[in-house]
Amino acid sequence: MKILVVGAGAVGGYFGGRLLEKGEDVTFLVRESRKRKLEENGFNIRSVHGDFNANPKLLVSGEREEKFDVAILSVKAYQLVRAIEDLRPHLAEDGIVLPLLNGISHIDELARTFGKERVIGGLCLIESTLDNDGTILQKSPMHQIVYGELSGEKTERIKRLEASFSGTKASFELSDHIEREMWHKYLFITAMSGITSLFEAPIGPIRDLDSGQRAIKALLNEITAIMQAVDAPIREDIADVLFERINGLGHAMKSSMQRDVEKGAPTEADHLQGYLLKQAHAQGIEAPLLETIHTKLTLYQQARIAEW
Ligand SMILES: NC(=O)C1=CN([C@@H]2O[C@H](COP(=O)(O)OP(=O)(O)OC[C@H]3O[C@@H](n4cnc5c(N)ncnc54)[C@H](OP(=O)(O)O)[C@@H]3O)[C@@H](O)[C@H]2O)C=CC1
Ligand SMILES: CC(C)(CO)C(=O)C(=O)O
Repeated sequence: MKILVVGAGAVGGYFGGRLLEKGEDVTFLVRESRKRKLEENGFNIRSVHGDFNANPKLLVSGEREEKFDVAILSVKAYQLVRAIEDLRPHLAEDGIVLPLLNGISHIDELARTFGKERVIGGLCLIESTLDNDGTILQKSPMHQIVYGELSGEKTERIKRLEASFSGTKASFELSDHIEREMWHKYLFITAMSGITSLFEAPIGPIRDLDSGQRAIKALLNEITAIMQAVDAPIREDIADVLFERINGLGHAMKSSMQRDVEKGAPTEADHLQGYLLKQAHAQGIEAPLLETIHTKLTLYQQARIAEW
């Protein structure tokens, strides 16, 4: 399959690089500034699973007529509108989009442009970032993509994708209930990024405090109630399961949103916390902790825009 990775950033660069390393036909859709950096410094992954350096095929949208069978979408949520426009001319008529963004509302946005039948579900579990040279840094054991048809079916095209993904150094897991898994990841990351951004600390020191434990639990319960009110396909005991998972995370673990705030970069707060708050308001549900977190992140965003 001809694979186009949209966004050679921390996530797309890592997983696209691993597919390239295995010998798959991978091209990265990039913008001019990332292209320049990759041409100057090369494409480099530094990882606990082994480094990888390459000279991958790069494509800037529209510069040549080339179509792809699968687009792995790995941009930030606030870059989605432009990325969709840039991808549009390069997706084959029967091509599929596999998004790896955190959150859920991008699925509807993608379906509006490409049609629901061309969108499959996906998520990733990884802690990666770019350094100043644009090198992809991946520092902890997890490096997994979970993907599947939103219907859960094992279609011919998903079997083809499975064949392309198999034998890669990173883990690619085919799921027959990807929609539920995406909601669970959404719940996890909204709580994890929310609580670490609120307290400006890694997860360990927060959960060492009784009050930190109570805050994590309260936030998980608020988000779960909103998801249940919109009939999200989540497990009944998911808040307890995720509370245990958060308690088992590495003491120093941070969320990518928190790292973005530390860098003074924009965040995905509207896509994650903001979207859920809109649902809460529409359903008449109170979510004071989630609202406090979103307010803090909105103020942060306004301050950084004002500084520019
Ligand atoms: N990093 C992590 O550890 C994890 C991230 N995620 C999620 O994955 C998603 C991606 O995050 P992450 O990889 O960290 O983000 P990055 O900012 O590292 O990467 C995004 C990349 O997309 C590129 N891009 C943006 N718009 C376009 C476009 N129109 N055409 C081509 N390239 C484009 C950016 O390039 P440019 O230089 O041009 O801006 C950038 O390189 C997010 O939703 C995040 O929440 C999920 C799990 C873990
Ligand atoms: C918590 C983590 C690292 C898990 O993949 C994540 O999704 C993120 O920070 O965006």
